[in-house]
Amino acid sequence: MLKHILVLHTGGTISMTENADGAVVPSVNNPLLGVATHFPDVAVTSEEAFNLPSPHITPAHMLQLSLRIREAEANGIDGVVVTHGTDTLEETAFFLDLTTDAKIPVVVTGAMRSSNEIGADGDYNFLSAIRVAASDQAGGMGCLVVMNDEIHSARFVTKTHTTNVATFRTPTFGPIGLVGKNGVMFFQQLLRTATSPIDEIKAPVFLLKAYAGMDGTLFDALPADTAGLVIEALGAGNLPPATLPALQRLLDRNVPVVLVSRCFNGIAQDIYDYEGGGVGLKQMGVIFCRGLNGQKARIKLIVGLSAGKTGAALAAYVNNAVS
Ligand SMILES: NC(=O)C[C@H](N)C(=O)O
Repeated sequence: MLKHILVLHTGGTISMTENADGAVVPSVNNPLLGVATHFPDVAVTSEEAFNLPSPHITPAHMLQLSLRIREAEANGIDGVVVTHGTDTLEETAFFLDLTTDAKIPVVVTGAMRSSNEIGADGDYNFLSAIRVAASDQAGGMGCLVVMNDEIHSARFVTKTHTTNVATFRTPTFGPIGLVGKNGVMFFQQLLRTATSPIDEIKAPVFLLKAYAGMDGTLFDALPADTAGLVIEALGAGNLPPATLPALQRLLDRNVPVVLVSRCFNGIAQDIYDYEGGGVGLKQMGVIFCRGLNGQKARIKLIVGLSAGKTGAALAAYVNNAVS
């Protein structure tokens, strides 16, 4: 059966070119529009949503993509591919995971080398993403990230290397499938979470990283309209004691504060009962977010706030990576 796949291009290295000086620059004409998609059972429709380096992408752009995907599914499209810069790809992919209740496959891909560089990975990743989006098995699995022959869940995948083509990894859990010569293979499935199809963005939500000797200066510098804060805490979920008075001031202002670990692997938990330890932080009202990295927890807090969640409902939504 013929599958209709919608491709939404947003920019990034996958659609950039290297100039005569060796610098990588956005292209006037997206080279991906010229890539032949020779799959006999796939019809591709392409739209250039944006042509932006991914550091220019904001939650407002992510919302625009989410709304377009919801509209496309309602109009009978069979799968969606989003091409994106890799720097913030995991944030857009996770935003789409949280906000589209798609039964159809939604696949995000990018590249580490621009279109005219030796060993360019863009066309290959793009065609792999189309194969996954056209696969019968890929629907209803949440947003997927396809890069370098691997299929990752948007929830836990992260960019791990500045330049290597094998940059996208899923710490703790690993990829959920592979793209092979003979087809698409899935090996595991994540528990699905409830989605929040939001129509507006509540901001600003900030992200701070804890470090040895940190005090409350940065917490006190947050503006009066701060809607939320995510802290990448130390180890299992602890903070330096000198941050505590400023943290309390934020909580007294009813700013939701979410805690994750700055560690690459593992989950933040309230284990330590010393000054600044997780036990005391939880008692202060800090929300522990299990399993997400800082940038993903920030996206989740934005989506939760934008869906109108507050108090215990917001904490329950952000706290659990699987429900
Ligand atoms: N590989 C890439 O796509 C990186 C680029 N700076 C971007 O995110 O737009």
